[in-house]
Amino acid sequence: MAECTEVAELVYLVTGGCGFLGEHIVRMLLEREPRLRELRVFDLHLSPWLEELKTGPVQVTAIQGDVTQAHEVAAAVSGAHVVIHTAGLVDVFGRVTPETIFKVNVQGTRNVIEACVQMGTRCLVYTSSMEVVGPNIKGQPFYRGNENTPYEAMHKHPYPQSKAQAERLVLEANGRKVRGGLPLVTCALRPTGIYGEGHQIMRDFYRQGLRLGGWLFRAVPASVEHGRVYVGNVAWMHVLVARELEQRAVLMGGQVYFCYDQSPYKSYEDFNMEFLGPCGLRLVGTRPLLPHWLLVFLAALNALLQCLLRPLVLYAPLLNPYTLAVANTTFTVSTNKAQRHFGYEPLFSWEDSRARTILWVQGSAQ
Ligand SMILES: NC(=O)c1ccc[n+]([C@@H]2O[C@H](COP(=O)([O-])OP(=O)(O)OC[C@H]3O[C@@H](n4cnc5c(N)ncnc54)[C@H](O)[C@@H]3O)[C@@H](O)[C@H]2O)c1
Ligand SMILES: CC(C)CCC[C@@H](C)[C@H]1CC[C@H]2[C@@H]3[C@H](O)C=C4C[C@@H](O)CC[C@]4(C)[C@H]3CC[C@]12C
Repeated sequence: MAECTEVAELVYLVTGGCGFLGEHIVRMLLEREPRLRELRVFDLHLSPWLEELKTGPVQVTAIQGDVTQAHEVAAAVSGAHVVIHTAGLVDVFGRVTPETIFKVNVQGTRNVIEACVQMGTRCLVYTSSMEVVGPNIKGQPFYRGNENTPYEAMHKHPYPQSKAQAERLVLEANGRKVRGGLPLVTCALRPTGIYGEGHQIMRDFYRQGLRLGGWLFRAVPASVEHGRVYVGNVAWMHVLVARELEQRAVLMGGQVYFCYDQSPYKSYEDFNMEFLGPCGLRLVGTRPLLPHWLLVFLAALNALLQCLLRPLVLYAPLLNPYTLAVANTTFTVSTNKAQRHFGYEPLFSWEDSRARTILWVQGSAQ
């Protein structure tokens, strides 16, 4: 049976370890978790950069697998002390069906929990999302709230619905007896919109701006605040939680933590301009170029076209009623729960996070 503290050398498993956030968690663990003996990276699609990590002192084991396949998950979890479950389908554009989103995000998470129980793994860290809370479909602002701020969470879209269900499963599993009789300790991290090296949507905006001659057009009011957090700090929070979870099981078990750092409170577009501006793009307009009703109409039209065209072609533009609502509703966090519970301080300052992201955007023009 595997226990977190009583062995000097630990085995970690990161599901979704080849994704945007997963890669940062994997690299951060290798840099900053000295007790690591083996790091298992489990993903549907293995990335070539994993090869270069295999030459270091920690054994890096790449496992091509699918979280929806219980036996594959169980085999990967067997003998692991800590599981960081980051794999998920992040789709708010209608690229995949709701059934697939639920299968990966909810059934996949169920499989991870059951594998921990069967295999005697005691520590499970789940990457949840701010969207488990909101923004809700009424468009009510969540202004610099914390983990205890009351908010009417109402989910209609499959992505937030699936993340909320999966998070609930993880939190309810806290305290379940794993093989050997000891209790499972779980907790969930809720990042706001993550940015940084590898952020695909940022790259898409950059390329679109270049195609438009260096101009981007404001779509949401500058007064709407959208929470953002640097990927390196989100990864660091995962490393710290994983390290402290067993020792501080009473305090941390079954808890949720928003991911936060010193990134400024801005609108989605103004925040992106912190990186795209130094790369030569300009955001046109101090106010949205199109009236809100027209954006609502275009978003609805996109949704209709997506439905009509589905049998022929996948039409999945960035603008749809859901993404418009998310971008148009203030949702920001202000909390120190992670600092109080496990001593988290951001590893990267805002200046550092910004500089690293700009460098990456500049190199991602092709
Ligand atoms: N990107 C954000 O802004 C953001 C914000 C909050 C929470 N999150 C959460 O963070 C996690 C990672 O998100 P990301 O932005 O890195 O997404 P991503 O798509 O870059 O990474 C997800 C990874 O999971 C893998 N995966 C997908 N389906 C799988 C399956 N069936 N089996 C095994 N692996 C599978 C993918 O191959 C990918 O490598 C997700 O759980 C997401 O909900 C992301
Ligand atoms: C008005 C439109 C043209 C603007 C489109 C921007 C839109 C694609 C952006 C805005 C906000 C973004 C989401 C937000 O940062 C937080 C999350 C949570 C995370 O769990 C998954 C990603 C997601 C949904 C971002 C997706 C892209 C959004 C909607």
